[in-house]
Amino acid sequence: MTSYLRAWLPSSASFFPLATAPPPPPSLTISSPPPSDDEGEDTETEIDVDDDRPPAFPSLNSAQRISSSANPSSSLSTPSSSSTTQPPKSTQPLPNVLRDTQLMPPPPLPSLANRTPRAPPPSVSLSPAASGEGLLEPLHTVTKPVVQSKGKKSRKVALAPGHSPLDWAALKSSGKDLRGVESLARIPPSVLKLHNKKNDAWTAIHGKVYNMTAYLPFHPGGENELMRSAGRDGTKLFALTHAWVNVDFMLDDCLVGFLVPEPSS
Ligand code: HEM
Repeated sequence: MTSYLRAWLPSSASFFPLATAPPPPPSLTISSPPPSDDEGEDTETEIDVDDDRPPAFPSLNSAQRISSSANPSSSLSTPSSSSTTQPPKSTQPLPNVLRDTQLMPPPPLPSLANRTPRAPPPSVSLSPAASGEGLLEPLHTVTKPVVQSKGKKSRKVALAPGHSPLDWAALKSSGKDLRGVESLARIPPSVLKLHNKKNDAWTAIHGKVYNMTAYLPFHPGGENELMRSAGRDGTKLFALTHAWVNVDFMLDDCLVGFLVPEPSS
């Protein structure tokens, strides 16, 4: 009867898995040290062999392993087979690794003789004469000579407190009227000549007429030097003394007009 039933059922394992289950996969049983007070109660731990095995060294597909397999006496063979009781892992087909002699040779070193110098990087030039482009300098501006002639003494004077170049810049931007005229005018030399006093000093530089009265105490060369150009064209004196000074900027708020030839009667 029982044998009849067994033969009749398609698979007894699907109905009675515990009774006819296949043997478990091989596992490594390691005896753990005696349990301490605070540890669990298990005395044996089952560990998967594949998880605990150290990685092969040298690597399975490394050049060292290939060279050592060619020379069996080499010390690079896997040590695990001799030092442990684990069976040697199944031999896998080793990948084809090229030896140094089979590798492509490195490229030749570049020849210094064939090198061409790089073009200089584009840069902004402050000198329009040098490159024809870049920032334009104001008209009539000359670069200050760096080296002064030997023995030439500076003729700068000590300015009164509150009359530094910064104070002049502050006065210019204060909005105070420094011209003393309603509008710009065409000024002939005969009119310019009338403004030659310290409290009313005009001068013409590069064709522009400035009321320099307010600037007198701020002039680094002193009031007396500046007054030498009062009431007349001071372009030559100015250029002889300091052609690099930007008068267009320094006295722009003092502009009163433009120097014109004397009208013919
Ligand atoms: C009217 C417009 C003028 C302006 C805006 C002006 C401005 C200046 C400035 C900024 C300096 C200092 C330069 C520096 O630090 O290197 C200076 C110095 C000087 N200026 Fe003028 N100046 C003017 C006219 C004149 C004139 C007409 C004369 C001459 C007659 C003159 C004679 C001097 C002298 C002798 C110095 C001292 C230069 C030195 O030895 O360092 N300036 N001026």
